[in-house]
Amino acid sequence: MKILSAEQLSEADKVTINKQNITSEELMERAATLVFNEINNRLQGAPIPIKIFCGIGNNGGDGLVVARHLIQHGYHVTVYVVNYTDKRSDDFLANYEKLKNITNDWPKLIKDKGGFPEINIGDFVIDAIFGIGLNRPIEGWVADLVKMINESQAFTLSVDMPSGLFADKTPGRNTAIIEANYTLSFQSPKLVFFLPETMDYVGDLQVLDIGLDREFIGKAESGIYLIEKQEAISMYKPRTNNSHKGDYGNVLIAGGSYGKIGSVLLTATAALRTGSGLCTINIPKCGYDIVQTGLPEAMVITDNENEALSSFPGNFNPDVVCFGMGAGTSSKTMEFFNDFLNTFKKPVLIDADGINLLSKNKELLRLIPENSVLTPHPGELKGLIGEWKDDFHKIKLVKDFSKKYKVIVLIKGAHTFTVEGDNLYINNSGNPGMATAGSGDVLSGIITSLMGQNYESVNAAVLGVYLHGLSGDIAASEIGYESVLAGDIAKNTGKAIRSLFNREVKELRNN
Ligand SMILES: NC(=O)C1=CN([C@@H]2O[C@H](COP(=O)(O)OP(=O)(O)OC[C@H]3O[C@@H](n4cnc5c(N)ncnc54)[C@H](O)[C@@H]3O)[C@@H](O)[C@H]2O)[C@@H](O)CC1
Ligand SMILES: [K+]
Repeated sequence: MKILSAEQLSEADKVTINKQNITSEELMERAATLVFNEINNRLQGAPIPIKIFCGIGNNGGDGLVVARHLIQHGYHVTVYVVNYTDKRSDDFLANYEKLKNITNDWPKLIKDKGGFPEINIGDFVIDAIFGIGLNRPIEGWVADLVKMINESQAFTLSVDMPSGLFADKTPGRNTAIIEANYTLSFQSPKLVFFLPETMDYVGDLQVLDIGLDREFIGKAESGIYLIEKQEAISMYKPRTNNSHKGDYGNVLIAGGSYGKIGSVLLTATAALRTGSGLCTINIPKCGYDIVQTGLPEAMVITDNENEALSSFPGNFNPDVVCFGMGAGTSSKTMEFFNDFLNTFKKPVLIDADGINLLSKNKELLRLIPENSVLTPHPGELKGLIGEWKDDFHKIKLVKDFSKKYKVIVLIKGAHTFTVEGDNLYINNSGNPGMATAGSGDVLSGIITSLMGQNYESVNAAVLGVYLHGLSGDIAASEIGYESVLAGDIAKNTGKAIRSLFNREVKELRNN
C-alpha cells in the first residue's frame, strides 16, 4: 500500500470531490460514517459513556458526524468542542448545525481549563481534535486537555491520527500527543505511524478506504510503501516443475568465530528453509564438527585459522555470499573481508560484524558490489552513518548512503524499513517475540537465499523482511512471544511462504 503525505491526501480530497461530483461535506459524511460503523460494530450498543472531543477544523467535523450517528443509534454521547480558536471550518459548521437539530444535548464548549470534564477509566473517548491539518505543536490549555485524556487511561480512539502527531515530521520533545489505543485512519496510513519515536501513540491501526480517487492515488509519487501480504505475493516467484537444485542458487554463508559458530548455523538453516538449492558454510576450523552435525544439508569450507576467518576461498564461485554474522572484527577477519570484497563482484549481503568492519575501514565501502544488501541493527547503523537527530533525519542519512554506494540498506526495528535510494519499504509483519538473539542471523539467511534464487536485491530484501516477520508471527502464535527462538523463525519460513496463499494465516498485527 502506498503511503501518502498530508499534502497528497489533501490534494486527493480535492480531486475526489471534483471527479466524483460531491461536496466536501458529503466526503466528510462518507469518511466519518465508516468510523461510526467500526465503533458500532465493536460496541454493539453497549451503554458506556462516550466522550467525543472535537476540534474546530475538519477533523472536528468528522467527530461531529460520528457523534450524530452514535446519538441516533441510542448511544450515551457527550460532545465537547475544543474551541482553541473561533475560525471554524465550513464543514465543521454544517455538521454542528446538523447535530444541534437531532439532540437537545448541545455540544459543550471548552475554552479553557475550567471547561474540562471528568474523564473516567471506563469512558470511551473519541479524539477528533486535530488530524492532518496540525501545523504546530499543541500548546496551552489544549495541551493540558491532551494530558488529562492520556492520564485518565480511558480507552481512546483517534480519528485519522492521534491529535498532536504530524503526518510527515517528528514532534518536538515533550509535546502533547494523544496516546491512542486505536487509530482509524483515512485512506492511507501516515509515515509517522511506523517510526520508532512515534509508533506507540497510534495503538492498533486500521485504515479505512474512504474511496478517494484511485487514479490520483495510483499516480501519486510517494516512494513510501507499506508491505503486507498482497505486496509479498506480488513479489513471490513460484517454482516450476521442470527445475533442479542448480536453479535455486548456490549460496555461501561466511562467518562465525570461536564461541559464535551458532550464528552461521542459523543463517544457513534459514537459507535452506527459504529454498536455496545449495548452501556452503565458510567458518574457522573450530566450527567444523558443530556445523557438520548441526546442519548435514550444508557443505563446509574451513579456514586455515582455528578461531576466526582469515582468507576468502577464492577458487569457489557461488551465486551470492552472505558475510558477517558472528565473524568478529579481528585484523585477520579484516583481511578476509578485504580479500572477499576484492574478489567477489556479484551482489552480496553484509551483516553484523561485516558492518562493523566497514565502519572501522570506510575505504572498503567503495568495493561493495552494486545492489548489495546491508542489514545493520541500530547500533551498527550508527557506525555506518553517524548519529541522527530524529527518525526523519535517520531516513535521510540512510537514503543518502544508499544512493552514494548504490546499495540497499535495512533500518531494522519493530517495522523494518528497506531503503533503496529514495524508496522506502515499510514492513508490517512481525512481533515483539522476534526481539531475540540470532533473529537477525535468520533474516540474513532468508534474504541471501532469495538473492541466490534470482530475486532482484531490493525484492529479496523487502520480501525477505516480510517472510521473516511472518515466520515469527507463526512461531509466536504457536508458542507465545516469550518462547520464540531464532531457530523457530528459521523453521517456520516454509509455513510463511505457504501461508501467503492461505487466507487463514494473517500477520499478528492485522488480526
Ligand atoms: N482526505 C481527506 O483529507 C479528508 C479529511 N478529513 C478530515 O480532515 C482532517 C484535516 O482537516 P483540517 O485540514 O481542517 O485540519 P485539522 O482539523 O487537522 O486542524 C484544524 C486547523 O487547526 C489549525 N491548527 C493547526 N495546528 C494548530 C495548533 N497547534 N493549535 C491551534 N490551531 C492549529 C490549522 O489551521 C488547521 O487547519 C483530516 O485529518 C480528516 O480527519 C475527512 O473529513 C475526510 C476526508
Ligand atoms: K484526531
